[in-house]
Formats: sequence, C-alpha cells, structure tokens
Amino acid sequence: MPGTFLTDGGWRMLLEACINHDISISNKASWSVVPSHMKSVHGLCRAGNALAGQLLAAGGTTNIFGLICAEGELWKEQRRFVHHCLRQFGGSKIGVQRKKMESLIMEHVLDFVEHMKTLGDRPVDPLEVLRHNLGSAINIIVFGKCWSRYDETWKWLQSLQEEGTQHIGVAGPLNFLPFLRFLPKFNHTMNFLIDGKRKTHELYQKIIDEQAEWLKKHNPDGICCTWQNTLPFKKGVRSEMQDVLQNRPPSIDDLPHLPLVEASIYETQRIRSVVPVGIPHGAVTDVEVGGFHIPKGTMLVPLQWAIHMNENVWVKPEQFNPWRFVNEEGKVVKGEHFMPYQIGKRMCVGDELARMLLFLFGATIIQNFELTLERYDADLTGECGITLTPKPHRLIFSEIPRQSCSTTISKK
Ligand code: HEM
Repeated sequence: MPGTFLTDGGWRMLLEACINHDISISNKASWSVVPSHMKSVHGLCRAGNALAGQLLAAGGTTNIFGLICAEGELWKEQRRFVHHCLRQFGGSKIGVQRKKMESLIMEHVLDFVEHMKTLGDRPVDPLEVLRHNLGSAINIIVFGKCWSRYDETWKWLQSLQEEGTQHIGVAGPLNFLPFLRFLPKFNHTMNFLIDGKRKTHELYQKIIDEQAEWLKKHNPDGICCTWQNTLPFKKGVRSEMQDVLQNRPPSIDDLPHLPLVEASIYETQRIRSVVPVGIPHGAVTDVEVGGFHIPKGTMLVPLQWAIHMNENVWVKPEQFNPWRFVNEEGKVVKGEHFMPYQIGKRMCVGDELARMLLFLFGATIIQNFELTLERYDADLTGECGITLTPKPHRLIFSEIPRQSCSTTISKK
C-alpha cells in the first residue's frame, strides 16, 4: 500500500516535485538516486556522455539525463534537488529526520534478521536476501512502496540489476572503441541495456501514476531510506558491540563509540571497492596532473581499486585489517587515500545514507549471527561490472544467543 511508509512529507515532496516540475522518470535526479537496478542506466552515460552517444548511435533512445550522467547546469540543478530530498528523508549527517531514516532502515534490518532466523543453519547466499532488504529500503524512499520478497516484478527488477551491472562492465570498452558495438557480444549488451531501460521506465512511470493517484485521494505526509554488500567481518567487533550496546539493537548514535565496527566497514570497502574502476569523469579544460598533460575532453577513470590496494600506501593491502583505520588513541582515521565515494563536488550524494545502511545492517547482523562460510575455498574476489559483486557463495547464519560474544567469521 503506497502510503504505509509516508511519515514525514519527504516522499510526497519528491513526487510532487516530479509531477509539478515536469520531472519524469526518464530524465531526473530523483530517479537516479535509486537503486542499484537503475545504476545500469546511469553509470552508462557519464564521462562526456560517451557511451550515451554510442547508445544513441546504436539506435537507442537514451537521454543524457539522470544525476550521475548530467553535466553543467543540469547537473547542478539535479544535485541540489537530490541533496535536498535526501536531507528531508534523513539521509544526511544532521537533522531531525535522521532518526526517522534510522527507524526505516532498522525495519528492514530486523526483517532481514527475522528471515535469516527462519532459515536456521541452512547455507544461503547472503546477497540474495540482502538485495531484497536493502533494495526494499531504497524502494520506499524512491517509490513510496516496496514489494514482498516473492513478488515477481521485484524479482525481475533485481535480476535486471544483477545482469545490468555485469553488462555495464562489458560495455566499458565501448567508451573507447565505439565500433565494437557492431560485434555480436556488445550488440547483445547494448540491446539488453536499452531494453531494460525501456521496460523499467515503463514500470516506474506506472508507479508514479499510481502514487500520484493515491496522493490525490489521501493527501498524506511523506517518508524514506538504501543498499550494498559490504559488511564488517572481524574478531573483536562483536565484543566491542557487546560492551557498548549491552544486547540492545544498534543506533546510529552508537557509531562514534564503536571504532572497530566503523573501521571494519571501512576496511571492507577498501579491500573490495564497491566501484572498483570508479565512475569516469571528463576533463572540462586542459589540465596538468602529476606531470601529465590532460587535454580537455579526456575521459578520466579514477581507478579506486588501484588507490585502495596501493602497496605504497597500505601495508599488506591484500590482508583484511581494520586496525589500519584505528590510531593509537583508539580513534578512527580514514586518511586521504580512502575514497569509496570518490571525492570532489561530484562525490557520491548518497554517502551518508550508505554509511547509515552499512552500519545498521552490518552491526545488527554481526550482533545476531555467527557467520560461517559453507566452503573454506569460496572465491571472494568478486565479479567486476560497474560495481563489484560477490561471486555466488553461501554462508551459514547461526543465531547467537544474547550475552554470548565469540568470534565472528570462521571457516569450516
Ligand atoms: C556503499 C554504497 C555506495 C558507494 C560505494 C557509492 C559510490 C559512489 C561513487 C564512487 C560515485 C561517483 C562519484 C564521482 O563521480 O566522483 C557515486 C555517485 C553517486 N552516488 Fe553513490 N555510492 C553508494 C551509495 C549510494 C546511495 C545509497 C545513493 C542514493 C542515495 C547514491 C547515489 C549516488 C548519486 C546520485 C551519484 C552521482 C552524484 C553526482 O554525479 O553528482 N550512492 N557513488
């Protein structure tokens, strides 16, 4: 039911903005904050909109729109709009709505925990379940509704996201070698992306229409919430949580008191960058960087993986070691070489929301479950598309009795 989660005016504002300011799903920022299942479209058109151009050339109908793809005034306007919406929803560092965002996220965290408990010690691929719960949180922010985990439409959106992020990786070379689009492999990819965009946009338009209709009837107050697969795993995290939380669920206000939890999240984001090749940028003027001349119009690919795994910066970068983010006084220090959300004025606008999600999902899972890899030789390298996705693997989520505080991840 569309209005169930509308509690603070935020969602209504977003929808009204879409309706009143001619912001359609195909061309505006509100829809590019979304979700993973749309990133397939967004990531595509950045960096001088090169690939968008390819898509058009290939007969696609993509617009150079969407916050992540926009440039100049269009980008400024969209960024302001999205920033404002996220603040309204509580996805910012400060503000009274932050608590509302927290409760909304916790609703999905607890649903995840309950679901996992029903599975007992059966090994499961956590991504499948997480995708539902994290995605639902985002869907509520963006659509004002979410689907049941068994809903066919939702399953379809998730599969598009999964395949789409892989395809974007495949489509990468098209940015540099446009003629590749004539090869069957790339042609198939392009068709998949263009078709996926068309179908999802039809669905989004239907949702907008439904919500607009619902709003007209009920005139309610608005909502909010997001995702990813990054979770902290390390001995000691649970004991820290036990000391601070004493078995109550975590709240975002606890984060400053849980340095090892925070450091574990950072370390997870470092060792497996969610966006390993970064989101491309383009030089708007001629520029010198590190002695290199970069002509105007050059596409710049900020290789996050290289930055986060640089041996000159990180001691034994292949080793998972959250302590590298904790200084001698026990305080968390990020340092300038850690940039999961990139930096500068185009840095991720959802960074704060992402932090809340990572902490609330991660901490609650670690607090409730002992995680065991089904196979000790599971491949943890990940699958690289526009984002890095874990390869299929299964974990056993064993419920831990309260009061207990043993180690977290172990190998059979
Ligand atoms: C762990 C989770 C996330 C990671 C690692 C991440 C990472 C990134 C990165 C690396 C960029 C590119 C920045 C640049 O081009 O310099 C980006 C942009 C963006 N992200 Fe995220 N993101 C995450 C979650 C989110 C969430 C939850 C939202 C939605 C609220 C979001 C919305 C956006 C948008 C709209 C942009 C484009 C900003 C612009 O071009 O002005 N991201 N993100």
